[in-house]
Amino acid sequence: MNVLVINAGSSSLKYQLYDMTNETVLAKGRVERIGMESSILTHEVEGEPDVREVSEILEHTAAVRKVLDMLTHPKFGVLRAIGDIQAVGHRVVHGGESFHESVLIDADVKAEIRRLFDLAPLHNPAHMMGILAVEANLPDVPQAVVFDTAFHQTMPPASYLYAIPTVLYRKHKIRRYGFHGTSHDYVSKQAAAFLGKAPEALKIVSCHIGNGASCAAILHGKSYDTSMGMTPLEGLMMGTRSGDLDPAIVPFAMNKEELTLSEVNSMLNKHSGLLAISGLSSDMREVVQAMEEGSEPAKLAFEMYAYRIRKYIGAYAAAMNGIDVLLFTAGVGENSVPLRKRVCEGLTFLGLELDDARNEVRSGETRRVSADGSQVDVLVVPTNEELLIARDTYRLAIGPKGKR
Ligand SMILES: Nc1ncnc2c1ncn2[C@@H]1O[C@H](COP(=O)(O)OP(=O)(O)O)[C@@H](O)[C@H]1O
Ligand SMILES: CC(=O)OP(=O)(O)O
Ligand SMILES: [Mg+2]
Repeated sequence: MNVLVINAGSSSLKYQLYDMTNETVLAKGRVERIGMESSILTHEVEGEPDVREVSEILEHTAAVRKVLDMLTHPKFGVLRAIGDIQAVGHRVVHGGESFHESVLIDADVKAEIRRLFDLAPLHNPAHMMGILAVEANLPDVPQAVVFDTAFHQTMPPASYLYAIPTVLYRKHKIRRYGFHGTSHDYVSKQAAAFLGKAPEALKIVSCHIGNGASCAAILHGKSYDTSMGMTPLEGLMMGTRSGDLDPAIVPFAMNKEELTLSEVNSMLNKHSGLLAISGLSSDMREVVQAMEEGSEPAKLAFEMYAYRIRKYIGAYAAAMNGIDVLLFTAGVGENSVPLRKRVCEGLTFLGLELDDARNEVRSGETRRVSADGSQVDVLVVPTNEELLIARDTYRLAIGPKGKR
């Protein structure tokens, strides 16, 4: 029972092939620079050297074809034939208000994803290209979509509405949707299992700190609030995204700097955050290294980044009238010892105490980094969005619920 998971971006396509009988990854990889000169395919099989191929891959259909060729390659492949793929699951960032859970793809679902292009112009059109490319290459294989927004559909209106004229919500669906839901869902359940408790018994603040970053208040197993908004720009400071700012800055800067809408969008999404303040890099590893070498802008960038996370944790502890678990996940959250330390240093008023030695342990497992006497369990939980997508796809396409 093999499920292929696809995360399609505008010029890239990441994939993982799962054997769902034991939830193991048979192969994974990515195609980068689709539509540009010299596209790169990197293909990994556990225990084998990575395969890297440079060729010209002009669009997503060809990229999927290339992935299928690699998966069935006599030397590097793991499948006898593409017929051994039973289902395909896609990450879709924006599901709007229509999707509260993962669904199998049909004409209506595709139409709805298209309707949401406006709300996620960077993400949804690329996902649609991935869906159509799989359809062209594997016309008889069921496909499912798993939405970043679905987990957050439990937020109450007081969390998801903006205090602007309600006509904007009624007419244009302007509201908070939240993202990284697949990750927040997965890691919060992993955290509860690690603690031997039911998710319904816990107040969790989940910090998904990767390239994109968001915090979520997860009250009794359900998303109650989250820092990303109508788009993945709001909330925390990120690698290249500004996060929260006074909305009046947008027209003011446009006016003063004579910026167009697309320029101001690009400034806030691609030229802000860690990159802008450090003047150096959007990568936390490089910022920390520069800080340790004495760079003042890098130090300020690090401080601002940690401070924003700490403010959200405090806000969400207040939102839920308490906090039992604080968890860190994703690239920075799982790996940056100094970032976790700096965030937690200001949270002792919650009875939260980090254990420095535990915080320094590196492992790919869920682990506790708080001290034994801490009133809040602080955990590092590796995320696995692909596994959750594979599970949902398997359940919908092959399991008893959605057999075609
Ligand atoms: N050892 C590390 N220390 C600090 N930051 C790290 C480390 N490893 C990875 N990162 C950060 O993780 C980020 C990527 O996170 P990830 O969750 O993979 O993001 P995305 O899925 O959004 O691309 C990188 O930009 C990098 O800053
Ligand atoms: C929604 C989002 O920000 O995704 P990513 O972290 O993959 O950029
Ligand atoms: Mg990510």
